[in-house]
Amino acid sequence: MSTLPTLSPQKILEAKIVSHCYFYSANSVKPSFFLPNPHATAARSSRRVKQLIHRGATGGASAPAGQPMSVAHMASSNVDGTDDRISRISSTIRVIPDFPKPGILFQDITTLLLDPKAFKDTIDLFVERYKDKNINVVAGVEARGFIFGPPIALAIGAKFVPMRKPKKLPGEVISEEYSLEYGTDTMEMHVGAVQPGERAIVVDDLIATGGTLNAAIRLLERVGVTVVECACVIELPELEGRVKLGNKPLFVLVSSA
Ligand SMILES: O=P(O)(O)OC[C@H]1O[C@H](OP(=O)(O)OP(=O)(O)O)[C@H](O)[C@@H]1O
Ligand SMILES: Nc1ncnc2[nH]cnc12
Repeated sequence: MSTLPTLSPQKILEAKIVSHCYFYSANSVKPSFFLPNPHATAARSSRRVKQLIHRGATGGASAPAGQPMSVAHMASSNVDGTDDRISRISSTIRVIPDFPKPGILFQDITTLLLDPKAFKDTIDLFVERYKDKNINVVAGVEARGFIFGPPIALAIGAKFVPMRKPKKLPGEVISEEYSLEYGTDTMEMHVGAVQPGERAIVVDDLIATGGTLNAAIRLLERVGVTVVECACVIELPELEGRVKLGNKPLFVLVSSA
């Protein structure tokens, strides 16, 4: 018998575009997350930002001590607010404390992939959103964007374009640097993979600080592609990654605020 590991404290975002207008609904949280959150009341200082990057993993979990994080985020959307696909997806995402380093609660989507219905529902929700939007390009960010992007691309009849870490793509590339918690990284895309005037979505599993998606948008826009929207399974809203996206729309399914 397979056992799904501890459920996450994530809040459910039965949403389409993540706007500034959230509303809340129920969420299921296991007792292991009825724990005090030592970061909950910290001020937002630049030092705090670094803490948050670690804590980003907590999903910004901020329940008062001893209380469950039991309120779900939802944004106004054209996903039916009672759509139980979202709560199922949320419940399959595992949170691993202190991975990859102390203080981080890692949002692990591999447990979502173990549940074929949750995985299919995840893809379906994205496909329902993008199938009639004349999208030519699904750009997926290495590595976890490679899991969700290709099935979306196939279903909507778009090409899949991998956005890779440095020195992985064999052909001529263009590159963009982006900020990480400490230092920078670089994202690359093959020259000729996309054409000016094409319409793209950028797909990843998660937005934290937004640096990764921002780099992907810059790469595509440099060559004249219109980035219609970014699409992620999970958002860590306290990290305010959406700010780095400017006015680019962001669509997420689950918010871990
Ligand atoms: O919004 P950001 O702060 O930029 O972080 C989000 C990115 O971080 C994770 O990838 P990671 O860099 O860990 O790479 P991996 O998928 O190869 O493990 C995640 O899959 C996103 O791509
Ligand atoms: N908390 C987190 N969990 C999983 N992937 C991440 N990427 C950045 N922050 C993350």
